[in-house]
Amino acid sequence: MKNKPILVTGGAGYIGSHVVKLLGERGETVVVLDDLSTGNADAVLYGELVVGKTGDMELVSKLIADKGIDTVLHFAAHTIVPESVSNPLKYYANNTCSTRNLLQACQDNGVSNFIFSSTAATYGVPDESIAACHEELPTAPINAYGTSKLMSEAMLRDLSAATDLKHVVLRYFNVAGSDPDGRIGQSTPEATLLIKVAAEVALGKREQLYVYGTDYPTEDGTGVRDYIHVTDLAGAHLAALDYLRNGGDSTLLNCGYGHGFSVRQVIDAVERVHGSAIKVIEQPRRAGDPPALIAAVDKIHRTLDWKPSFDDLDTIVRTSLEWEKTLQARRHNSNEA
Ligand SMILES: NC(=O)c1ccc[n+]([C@@H]2O[C@H](COP(=O)([O-])OP(=O)(O)OC[C@H]3O[C@@H](n4cnc5c(N)ncnc54)[C@H](O)[C@@H]3O)[C@@H](O)[C@H]2O)c1
Ligand SMILES: O=c1ccn([C@@H]2O[C@H](COP(=O)(O)OP(=O)(O)O[C@H]3O[C@H](CO)[C@H](O)[C@H](O)[C@H]3O)[C@@H](O)[C@H]2O)c(=O)[nH]1
Repeated sequence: MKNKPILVTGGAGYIGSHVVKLLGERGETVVVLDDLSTGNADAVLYGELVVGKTGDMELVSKLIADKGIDTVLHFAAHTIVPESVSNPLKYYANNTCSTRNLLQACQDNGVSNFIFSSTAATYGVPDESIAACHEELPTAPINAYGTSKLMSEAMLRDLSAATDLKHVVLRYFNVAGSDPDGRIGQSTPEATLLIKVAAEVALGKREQLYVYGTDYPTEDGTGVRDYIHVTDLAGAHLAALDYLRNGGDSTLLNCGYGHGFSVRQVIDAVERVHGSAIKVIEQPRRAGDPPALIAAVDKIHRTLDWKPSFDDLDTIVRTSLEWEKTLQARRHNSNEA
């Protein structure tokens, strides 16, 4: 029997578009709901794109009912941490209140499965003695972005306890890289994430890379993160979908590789893969950055049938650089036209 259609909110964005691609390649029927605030229509390689907002309960209810949707993958959100500090209500409105409306529409229309994009930012700044963040660690977000996501986790937990809805919360660590076929990638215009910024510096879109902090208690003094390739992360969503369809209980899982790289190691990889040095300027620490953030991954491996294929820093960096070249060529062509 054919599976019912899947609603993917935020499917025109960076991570959502990679998940839509894998779902489409597997023959799933996909409906993307995206307001295109940061996403791009041409990143939606499969399925139907509906332009609209997750907070629009009437639209979402009608969509779920008309299409016979029984599974929702919820990526739509604002994602820029510093902006969430300066404009917190924007984050609570879009990430928390809109998610509440989306969940109401799911409840009203008997949606069975829900997969939610959460973040390691829910852990805040873990104690330095903690080598890897387990899912049971107390949560302590230090910015409105992390809190807005944690509040959505709580709504989902409570709704699943009260109804037949089953969910998987995926707490992503640092997502990077792009589709190895080169068709989609991260297009955020004012990116702040390390590997994206480093790739832009390598290709001359920016002058230099600032290294935020060289006095951390890490091996080389710079911050350490668990970078996961976006295609592996996308694969974890398909595994979570299969888990729920096979009757799995609601659960919460870290998504990472379980080991990390420092800022200096990332810079070395960019220079190695690109073949030339990039200009680097050392800066003081950035407020709110933990020294190291590594995922404990035993639970995801125990729970899902998921095997990463791109657990290699040079591969992550290479696909990021290739995508940056594609964006550069597209900019060049549109300037010429
Ligand atoms: N990129 C990361 O490193 C990272 C890490 C942890 C968690 N996440 C989470 O993953 C999800 C996807 O992030 P991303 O990096 O792909 O960001 P993105 O900005 O590329 O994608 C978000 C998408 O959601 C859409 N959108 C935003 N608000 C909407 C709304 N109210 N209704 C409909 N569409 C809306 C945007 O247009 C965009 O296409 C987010 O929930 C984010 O919090 C991302
Ligand atoms: O230009 C830069 C950008 C980053 N960094 C450093 O690189 C590391 C990674 O920083 P990112 O900005 O790439 O990512 P964060 O770890 O700050 O945060 C990201 O990952 C988190 C989970 O770990 C959340 O999901 C959050 O949404 C997402 O922005 C940090 O040590 C940071 O100080 C620099 O030195 N220079």
